[in-house]
Amino acid sequence: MTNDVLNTLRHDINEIDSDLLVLLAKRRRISHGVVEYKIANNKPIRDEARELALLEKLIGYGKSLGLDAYYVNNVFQTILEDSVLHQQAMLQKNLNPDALSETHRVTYLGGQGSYSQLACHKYFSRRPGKLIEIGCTSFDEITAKVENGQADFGLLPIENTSSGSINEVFDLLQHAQVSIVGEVTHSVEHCLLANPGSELSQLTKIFAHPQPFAQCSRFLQGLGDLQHETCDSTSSALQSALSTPNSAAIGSAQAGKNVGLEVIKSNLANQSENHSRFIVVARKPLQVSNQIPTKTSLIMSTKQQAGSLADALMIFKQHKINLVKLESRPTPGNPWEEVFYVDLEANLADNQVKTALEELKEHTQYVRILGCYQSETLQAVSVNS
Ligand SMILES: C=C(O[C@@H]1C=C(C(=O)O)C=C[C@H]1O)C(=O)O
Repeated sequence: MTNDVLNTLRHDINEIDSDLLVLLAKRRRISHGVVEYKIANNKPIRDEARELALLEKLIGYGKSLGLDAYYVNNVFQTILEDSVLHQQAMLQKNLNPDALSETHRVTYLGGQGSYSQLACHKYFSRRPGKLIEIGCTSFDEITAKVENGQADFGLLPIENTSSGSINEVFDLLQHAQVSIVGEVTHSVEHCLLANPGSELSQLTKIFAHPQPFAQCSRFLQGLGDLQHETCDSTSSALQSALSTPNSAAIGSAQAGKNVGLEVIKSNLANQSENHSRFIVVARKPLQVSNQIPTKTSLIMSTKQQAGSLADALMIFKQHKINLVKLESRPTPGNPWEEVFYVDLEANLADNQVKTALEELKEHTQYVRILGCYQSETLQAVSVNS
């Protein structure tokens, strides 16, 4: 095959890809129209039966075109997730027009290329407006700037599929005067990044934030006794790697490219599916529509007697409220007393939930609602193909 033939084929592929993007943008615009119908008719945004019928039809049609079911399913699950999350964000904006203004001042950890920045871009890509990014060097700074009005929102990583819960953030939530108003999950693909021409065998030092170190512990053990230097954020790790000979940083391929570092090894995380969940905090709570899947987060401390945690949790069972997370942390100042963090699939505006939370007070010493927010961890419909 000549170069000319290759160029022609690539030109054709480019055109098809552009056409696909035009169609995807058109599909998204049309699905925005569906939100108006759902608002006017008080219908849930998500329609799983419609999604299932759509996927089955597309998989069947795909087969007739020689495209396998797995491929078609994956492509369209991504499209559906985008469509549903966009519609949910539009509904929320409609319900909270003043709180979700045209400018979003957002604090997050690190600067250019930090995983928090990528998650921030993902979250606000569905919430049109001017984004003013405020990179911070600690979780405390992130919430302090929200508390004192220098920022409208703050983004905090709360858990990761490889390293588990981020305790520092759970502890911060015990006293920060902020409300959880949203969440976003982001897939984190850790790479070893170094100055161009570097080789793995020449490295003597690795820079990273403690989280990437924890999430890539197995890979790092295999490298032997290289020096590990912890940094405030992935962005500062990248800067240190840039200026230190024979060193590397752990970060995303894109972040490395932005600052001129090359990927010398990819897929470093202990789990191949390495995702982080971030919470979005604001000074005041937002209302959440009953037309979208909702989470409520709270902290509670139970009475110091046998069975008190079980009694408290039974209330959720009795009111048919699904508990999706339970985490315990020591109470500051009372070393052997625990405070429990609970995530519920629940909307505070729901009477059943209000009653359950009233009953919970009777079985606990202390309850504080951390926030009620739109759930962005969508369960994909499953198709039998
Ligand atoms: C667009 C709609 O809303 C949601 C998104 C869908 C889509 O993008 O195709 C399908 C079903 C709903 O979960 C709809 O109900 O048709």
